[in-house]
Amino acid sequence: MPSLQLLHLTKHRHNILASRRKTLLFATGVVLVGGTAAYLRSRSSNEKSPSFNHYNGLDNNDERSTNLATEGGRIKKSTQKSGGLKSLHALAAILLSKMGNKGARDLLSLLGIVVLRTALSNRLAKVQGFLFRAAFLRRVPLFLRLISENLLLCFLLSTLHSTSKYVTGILSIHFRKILTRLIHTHYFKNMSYYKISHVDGRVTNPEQRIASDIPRFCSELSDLVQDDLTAVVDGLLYTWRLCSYASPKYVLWILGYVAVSGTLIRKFSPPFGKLMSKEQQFEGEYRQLQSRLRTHSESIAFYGGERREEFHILQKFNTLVEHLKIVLHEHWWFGMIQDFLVKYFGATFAVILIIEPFFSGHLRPDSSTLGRAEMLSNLRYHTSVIISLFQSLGTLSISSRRLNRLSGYARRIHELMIVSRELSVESSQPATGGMSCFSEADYIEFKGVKVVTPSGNVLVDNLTLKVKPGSNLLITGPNGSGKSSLFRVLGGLWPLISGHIVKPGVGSDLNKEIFYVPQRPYTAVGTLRDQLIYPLTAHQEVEPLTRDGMAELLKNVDLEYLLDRYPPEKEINWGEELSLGEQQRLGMARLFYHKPKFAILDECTSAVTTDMEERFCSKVRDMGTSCITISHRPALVAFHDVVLSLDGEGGWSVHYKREEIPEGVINSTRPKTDRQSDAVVVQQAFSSLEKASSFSKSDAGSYNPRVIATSPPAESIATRPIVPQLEGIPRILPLRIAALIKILVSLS
Ligand SMILES: Nc1ncnc2c1ncn2[C@@H]1O[C@H](COP(=O)(O)OP(=O)(O)OP(=O)(O)O)[C@@H](O)[C@H]1O
Repeated sequence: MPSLQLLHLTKHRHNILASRRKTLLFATGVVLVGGTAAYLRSRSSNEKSPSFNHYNGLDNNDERSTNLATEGGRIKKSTQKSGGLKSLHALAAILLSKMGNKGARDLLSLLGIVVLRTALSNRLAKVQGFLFRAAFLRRVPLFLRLISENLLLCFLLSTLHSTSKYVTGILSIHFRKILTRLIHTHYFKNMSYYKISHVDGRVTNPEQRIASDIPRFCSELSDLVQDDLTAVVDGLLYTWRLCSYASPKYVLWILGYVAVSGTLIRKFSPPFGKLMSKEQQFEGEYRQLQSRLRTHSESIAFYGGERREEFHILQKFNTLVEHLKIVLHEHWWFGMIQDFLVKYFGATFAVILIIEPFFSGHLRPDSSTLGRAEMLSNLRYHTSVIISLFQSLGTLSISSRRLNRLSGYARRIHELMIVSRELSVESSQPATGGMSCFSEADYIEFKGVKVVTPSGNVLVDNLTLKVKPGSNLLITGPNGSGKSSLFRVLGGLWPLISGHIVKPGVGSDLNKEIFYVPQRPYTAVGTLRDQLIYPLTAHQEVEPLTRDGMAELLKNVDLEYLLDRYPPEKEINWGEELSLGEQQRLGMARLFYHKPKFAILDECTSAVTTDMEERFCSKVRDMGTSCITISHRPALVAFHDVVLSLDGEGGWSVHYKREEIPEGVINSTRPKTDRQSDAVVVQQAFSSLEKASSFSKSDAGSYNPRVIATSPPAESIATRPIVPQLEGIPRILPLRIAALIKILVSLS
């Protein structure tokens, strides 16, 4: 009966085993089919996915050109990979050359820690082998001594592990400092930060690249350096150990296995670098929309535009999420192959290599107790050596995948570096070549200057005009006619396509001689004093601005009350606390602090009262500063000697006030367009209602010089009481009212 039961049980176990094997086979089949399907799907989605095709900037061009050929996909992949690797190579060279003593010390410390850690790990493996032997032989004192050594080694290893992480972190920060400073050097030079986003267009989200890509790149790079250093040191030590106590054939087997699996992994590896680069781009775009919402939250709230904004932000978020899903999917199927080859199949292979010398090699034990105990000890140590060697060679073999991922960041960072370096180089030649485009004098002069937008529209053509110190220029023209753009070219923000510009302070900061007060007021975060001395910092001031000095400056623009309202040393977000008009006044007060030779007032008084505007113009003149004013307000004609009118299509005309009026210079002979008609309306608004007896030759110009000639001298306006409208100015006021009515009629 017992034998029958045994038979029955054996049969039962066979059945169970057979059914388990079937289940296992079935599960393997499902996983294989599922994995293959996932792989094929991911390949086809890579080819079809629209999100893969809206790379902008440099990548777009690459893609468009390479997609043409049937072999395009392969060529593209290799071009992108090599492009990313080139960038990685360039960044690594920069880091190495700029690492200095500190970086070299960190690297050497890391190497020292890694060597020590490997030596201690090796010792720990041996001690654990001895522990097995002592336990098998029941040698308690030896066992206790080995346990103590084991504990000590574990403590040292954990300390070293933590220290190596710390040094890696320090190295990462050091790399970050190098790259950030290098980019900043070019980014803040020659207004590259402006040109990148407003003129050039090759690089999107520079802030994302500086604030997010660089730290990630540095952190992953220093981790890679640490891991690969460890792998190399482990690999060398364990190869030597294995060769010394066993045979080199085990090393060759492991190398062979790792080489084959590494090649397979590389073959299947998705373009992780490209995916990473794109992920960062989408992250940047999404973050930019969020910060845009915060910046314009008040306007959006007034419009009630939150649905529209939410929709827009969600659209970007969904694009990002879709991309993240693709990335996750790629990681999933690839992880499956990689884990199988590196971990599980590798472990099975390792087990064969671990056991083999104990069956057939010279580690085969004899049958004595001591022999068995030795075998246990050797087995433990040999296992550790084989596993460590597998791990280290495995780590080295997947380095290419990590490098591939790193190259995604490297490509974005390097691109920004190249573009900002290019833009930071100050060109002394016009874009079309020819003579030097800027020269220095104590006046401003445009000679045959052409103003062209970054998208290629000609706004002003062949402008020739001189503004002497002491004279004041008013610039008029319809919206978008290029008034501000003229000063973008003067300030070097936009390139000078052709012509020559003479200005004071060439090669120095624009604001020293020519101070620009923009239409959109800018308030830096800081104290009230910081606002007044901007862009200087406290330690750049020649003479520190006192409280009385501040009061005087603020009095010029009726803002003295700010001194009572805000403690002098308190940092305020002025952009959020002050009204638009107050911010504009604060910007105007800065001008009185800097006392430049020329002040460019770009509709900087559009949000302040007319009275304030006129007092401001008068005070600036009294200070000895020449005003170049961009304005739509005809009342300001009184403060200027020359008026430049632009039509936005290249045409322009100049009118002088008190000198003998020369023939107007008009360079446009084209038929009148809607935009030029618009320009005429604006010019007429600045002139009287009478038909212009302009000196202009052009049909675009119709300025009435008599209006300028008969406008009251600025001094008389400056001395007027605070409510100038109530003060009768017999001739000019009706003209002004008429001009204003005309503007309103033309705008309605
Ligand atoms: N970064 C840019 N890229 C392309 N076009 C631009 C850029 N900046 C400005 N422009 C275009 O240049 C033209 C002139 O702009 P500008 O700011 O000089 O006008 P403006 O005469 O000062 O107008 P407004 O009276 O409204 O202030 C506009 O049509 C504008 O769209």
